[in-house]
Amino acid sequence: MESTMLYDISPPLYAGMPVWPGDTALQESPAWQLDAHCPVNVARLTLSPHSGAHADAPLHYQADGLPIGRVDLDAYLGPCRVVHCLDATPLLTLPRLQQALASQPDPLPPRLLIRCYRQFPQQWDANFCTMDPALIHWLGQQGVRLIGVDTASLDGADSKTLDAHHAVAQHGMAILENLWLDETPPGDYELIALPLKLINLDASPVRAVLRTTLPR
Ligand SMILES: Nc1ccccc1C(=O)C[C@H](N)C(=O)O
Ligand SMILES: [Zn+2]
Ligand SMILES: [Zn+2]
Repeated sequence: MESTMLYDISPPLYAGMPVWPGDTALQESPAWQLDAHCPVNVARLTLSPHSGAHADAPLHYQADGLPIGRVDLDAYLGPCRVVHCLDATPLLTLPRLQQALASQPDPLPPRLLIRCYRQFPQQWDANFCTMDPALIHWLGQQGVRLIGVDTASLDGADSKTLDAHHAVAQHGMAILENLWLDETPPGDYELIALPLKLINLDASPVRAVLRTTLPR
């Protein structure tokens, strides 16, 4: 009988949490309040779809791209590898990623999560590590179908060309951003990180978790 261990790789969502400059700050307010006349508490939530751990839709970086509610779900569920590439800011290059992967067995699973932060930031960090498009192209050629990062974006905060996102689009890969990987060792897991069926939007929050099977 095998037991499984669950890693929650989703940062907390709360009013006042850091968000991308100029984007919608997360707001919580009571829509209904439990009292003598109302049997329940029901909140009202306003947030950017890029809040916390989230999946980008192709629509986010392609005018004719699919919205998140219409993408195939199989990229967001299944065998996955976590790799640590710490202190690589401002750019994670392909040789640095390959060096980090060298200690892990072939073949590369179809999903790769990259940890860049030693500690996930508690405030907005404009200088997060970005992904070299050459790395995205190599992963696409290896058959990787999803790339996840613990940073706010694959491209820099001031990028106007979104070269890493467009490299992802060329390979039809899926994207997860703002993952919380501080306590996740490098290795192979099962990823579960399904986007909501937001039929028209450019991204969706996900509750991202990793599951590993431990021999009893
Ligand atoms: N909230 C935003 C508002 C405007 C521009 C970018 C963002 C982002 O969050 C970056 C996004 N996560 C990305 O996919 O690169
Ligand atoms: Zn995003
Ligand atoms: Zn993105």
